[in-house]
Amino acid sequence: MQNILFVGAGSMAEALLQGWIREQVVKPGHIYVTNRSNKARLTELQTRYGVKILANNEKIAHMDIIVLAMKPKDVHTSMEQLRPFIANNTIILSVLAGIAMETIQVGLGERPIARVMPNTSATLGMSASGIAFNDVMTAEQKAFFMTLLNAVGTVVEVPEDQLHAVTALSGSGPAYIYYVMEAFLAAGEKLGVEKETVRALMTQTIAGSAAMLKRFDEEPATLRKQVTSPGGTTEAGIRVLDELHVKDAIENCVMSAEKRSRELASGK
Ligand SMILES: NC(=O)C1=CN([C@@H]2O[C@H](COP(=O)(O)OP(=O)(O)OC[C@H]3O[C@@H](n4cnc5c(N)ncnc54)[C@H](OP(=O)(O)O)[C@@H]3O)[C@@H](O)[C@H]2O)C=CC1
Ligand SMILES: O=C(O)[C@@H]1CCC=N1
Repeated sequence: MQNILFVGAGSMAEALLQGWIREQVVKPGHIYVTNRSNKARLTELQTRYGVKILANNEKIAHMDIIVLAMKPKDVHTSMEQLRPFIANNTIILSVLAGIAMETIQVGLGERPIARVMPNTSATLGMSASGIAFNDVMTAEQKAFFMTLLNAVGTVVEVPEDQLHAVTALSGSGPAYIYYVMEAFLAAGEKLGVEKETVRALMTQTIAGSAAMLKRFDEEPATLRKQVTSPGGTTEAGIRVLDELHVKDAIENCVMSAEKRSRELASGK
């Protein structure tokens, strides 16, 4: 089995490694974690999942796969730290928003690189991930990465440039849905409904709507029409969303996130 090192032991690293362990695609004893300074976090992951803490930099040479899972601003420092130790045949899996495979190749030398954009729902095996591979990745290596990402949800291969859009849509997407949920909770409070009641009703409503979209090959607008009785409550609600240009706001939100991903690529 392959040895996998997570460089960066934050929320994305935890979401992925716990999914891989749960789905038994990687054994905990083959997963190593390291970060910049937070040793307590490494011990926490070790205790929780049975993964190993990288004992010293010499061990880096024994890794088959290195997952870059630090913040994009920290990648250059991290690559400088890895460079003296990394073996020629080590493969890179990057989860960094915005950072091009070309940048990683410059930092760590030519080698197979996969760049993935998962989301935090990987924790429950429900990530929506986009993935791109560089030219030197073999079909067998690609298949292995597809297995890893399928273990934590669904994965779609896209051209690398589209990962900016994937980041803006499904990478950041959970935050948009949580934002909407915050608004439902605030509205529920104003209407005097218990927070837990609103939470129970609206989480099921979001899950049910997503399931309907997945199950039926209908446009969202068609499914929306089925809810909207003429002269009824939904129509009254949607009228306000239209008056406030909420569709434009969401479109602009995604465009802005995509732009930010491109900025991260250029080091801004
Ligand atoms: N969170 C999300 O929803 C998603 C995040 N991503 C991407 O995942 C990456 C990680 O995000 P997230 O998990 O949220 O970040 P976190 O802030 O939770 O974790 C970042 C980790 O990187 C470590 N780190 C920083 N510098 C170094 C270094 N030089 N060497 C080793 N480790 C280092 C930090 O260590 P320490 O704590 O010791 O400083 C910390 O453990 C980002 O690039 C992001 O773009 C992708 C998809 C979704
Ligand atoms: O906000 C970010 O930059 C990262 C990438 C996608 C989700 N979180």
